[in-house]
Amino acid sequence: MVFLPVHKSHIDYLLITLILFCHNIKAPHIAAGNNLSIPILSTVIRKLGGFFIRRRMDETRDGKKDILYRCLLHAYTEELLRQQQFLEVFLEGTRSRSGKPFPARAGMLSIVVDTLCTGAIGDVLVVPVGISYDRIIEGNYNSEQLGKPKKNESWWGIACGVFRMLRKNYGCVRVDFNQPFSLKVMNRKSVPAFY
Ligand SMILES: CCCCCCCCCCCCCCCC(=O)SCCNC(=O)CCNC(=O)[C@H](O)C(C)(C)COP(=O)(O)OP(=O)(O)OC[C@H]1O[C@@H](n2cnc3c(N)ncnc32)[C@H](O)[C@@H]1OP(=O)(O)O
Ligand SMILES: O=P(O)(O)OC[C@H](O)CO
Repeated sequence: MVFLPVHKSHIDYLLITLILFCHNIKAPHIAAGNNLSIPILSTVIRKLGGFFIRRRMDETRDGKKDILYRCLLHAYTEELLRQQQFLEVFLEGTRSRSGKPFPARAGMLSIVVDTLCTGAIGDVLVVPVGISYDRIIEGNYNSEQLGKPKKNESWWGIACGVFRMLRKNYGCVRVDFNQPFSLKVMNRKSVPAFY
């Protein structure tokens, strides 16, 4: 299964894993941006199912494709799927600053589709996940929307977030796990007949 949640808050991935755990569903492996690779936290994230990926496929200075990284990411993702591990990918690749979903970035999803098309796996069930908060713990992103640079994740930021969460009532959150659909069936329908 591949969970495709919307991304509004750092609480998203905590909630999804917690809900699945509470329903005796194995926790997914989550594609985490390497901006979260903070000392100690990165070890906790890995132990809780996260694996770090770059925020962009190619970080080479000369603008060339980083074939090695692409192959490694592809091989790692394919192995997870072969082992029938669950995957969780935030297609937007970032938290929505306006509440509206960002356009999807399909790199990870293209690896899942390639893995299916090459026959390495029989099928993949895709589970879109909707998440709606009364209020998100991050408050608002006004400063970033006014052009101020984002503050990088840090232990201090995490501590402030936890302190905010304990001090205020952020209302309710609704998590909708949509009907899983077969990627194989969808592929068959979407690939033109003459293929
Ligand atoms: C309470 C107890 C519970 C505790 C529980 C704790 C859990 C503890 C875990 C923490 C977990 C944190 C998780 C946080 C959440 C994030 O960190 S979200 C941020 C990280 N995730 C993502 O970014 C996923 C979405 N992004 C992607 O998939 C992006 O594609 C990538 C992989 C980052 C690459 O981005 P990019 O460099 O912009 O490249 P992009 O143009 O998207 O595509 C790259 C390649 O993909 C392929 N591709 C792209 N689009 C297409 C397409 N439409 N068709 C075919 N091929 C395509 C192409 O090969 C393309 O290469 P080119 O042909 O352009 O050369
Ligand atoms: O781009 P950001 O600041 O929303 O960061 C996304 C993180 O990788 C995890 O939510």
